[in-house]
Amino acid sequence: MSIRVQKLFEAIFTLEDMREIYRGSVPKGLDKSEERAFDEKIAELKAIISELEGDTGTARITKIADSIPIRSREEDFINIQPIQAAGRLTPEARKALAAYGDGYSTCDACRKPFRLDKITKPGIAEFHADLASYVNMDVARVVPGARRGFQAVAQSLVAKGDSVIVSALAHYTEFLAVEGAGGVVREVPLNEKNLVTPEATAVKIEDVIRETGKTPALVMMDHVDYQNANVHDISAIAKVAHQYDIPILYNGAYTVGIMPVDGKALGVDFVVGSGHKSMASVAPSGVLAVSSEWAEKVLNTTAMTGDLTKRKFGIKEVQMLGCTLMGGTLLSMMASFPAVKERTLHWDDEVRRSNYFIDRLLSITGSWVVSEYPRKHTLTKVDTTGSFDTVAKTHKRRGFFLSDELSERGIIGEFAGATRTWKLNTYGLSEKQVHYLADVFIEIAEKYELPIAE
Ligand SMILES: Cc1ncc(COP(=O)(O)O)c(C=O)c1O
Repeated sequence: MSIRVQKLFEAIFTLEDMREIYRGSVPKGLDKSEERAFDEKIAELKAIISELEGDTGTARITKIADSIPIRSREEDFINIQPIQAAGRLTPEARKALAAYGDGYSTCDACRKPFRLDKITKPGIAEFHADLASYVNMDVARVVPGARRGFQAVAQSLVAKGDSVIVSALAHYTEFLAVEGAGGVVREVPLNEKNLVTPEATAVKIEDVIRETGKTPALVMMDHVDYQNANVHDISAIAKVAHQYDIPILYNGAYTVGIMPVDGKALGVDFVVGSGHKSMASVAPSGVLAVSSEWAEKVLNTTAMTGDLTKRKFGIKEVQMLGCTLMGGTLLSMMASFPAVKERTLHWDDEVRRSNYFIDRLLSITGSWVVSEYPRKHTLTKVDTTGSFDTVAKTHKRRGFFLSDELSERGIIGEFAGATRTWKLNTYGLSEKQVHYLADVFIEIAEKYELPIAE
């Protein structure tokens, strides 16, 4: 089924909507095969509608949900969407999601001491230990997204008015986590290569101390930034932070789950990862791993007592609000974890394929790479203003022409119409797919007679 028809049906959620479509005529702008697909679907829907007459609401919704086609983007297309690549679910995660979709299904066998990371059936406790060792830290907790990891650390370490050192390319969620704790971010400027250096970090810390009379409470640093996906020297930056006795949080949203991360070797105090960005897991999910030195402070258990009832909830951790991921999110993480661990071992191949593609793109005169080059990551910012965008100027589809040409050849994921300076990600593509992807760009360049270097 074509994307347009699929999109149309994905938009169907109520019986009333279906009735509208059933009554209405075939939408405009479909080609013959799409019209046929539309008619077939309408026939299916008609059958469902007649079967549903008199059903209860729940049964109706379930059946309607059944009638919605499964999204088959990765099966049918090469998807170069920049931020989704490493978050796509494994088949195991899809199964786990179906089996554990009920929110509290994780709690079926929750026994004393009544906390998520202590549950042994399914093996959630073991998974927590595995997660900690995967990033070589002492303790780990699952969290609803990397941002909640930032938040837990900021709330524990940052007091009102405290400064927190971040990169000039820090993700906005780091800003919000600091703001929520009452702190103030101070950004380390980038060098001419768009990198954060240990020297610039030291200068910023000195500036803050001079201006405020107080040492910053925390350094938060992205190993791979979201803008250019450049790789910053975290271990050198961690050394600087520790020279000033400042703990450092490693933001591994673009690393944990795709490349080896060794928190102890990097010398960081906290490692944060994103499940839905890089660990083939359902959103919102992520991991916060902590060194034993900080575990007690960040994972403190509640001391609160009810004033009337004197109730206590002893083992519940304050920053985790007791328990975090339940049901499908956590189980999807667990189900993908063996594949995630295995794929981490092949990061070098991913980077090699990324460079193969970028080299071929660069052979189209006027294209260049905004990110550091050669690439050390699969996410890359490219600039095709001087190549493909020269065609857009005169093409009747203007800036959309490149997306049209790509999707005709089975490539999707770029933001249609926004392909001057843009990001793409080759993560997870096979050797054959990356070769095909590069061939497609060359083929389009040839079609429009753009100069290509040998
Ligand atoms: C560098 C970086 N850090 C953190 C985040 C937030 O991650 P999450 O969505 O898991 O909270 C993102 C997500 O876009 C990101 O790109």
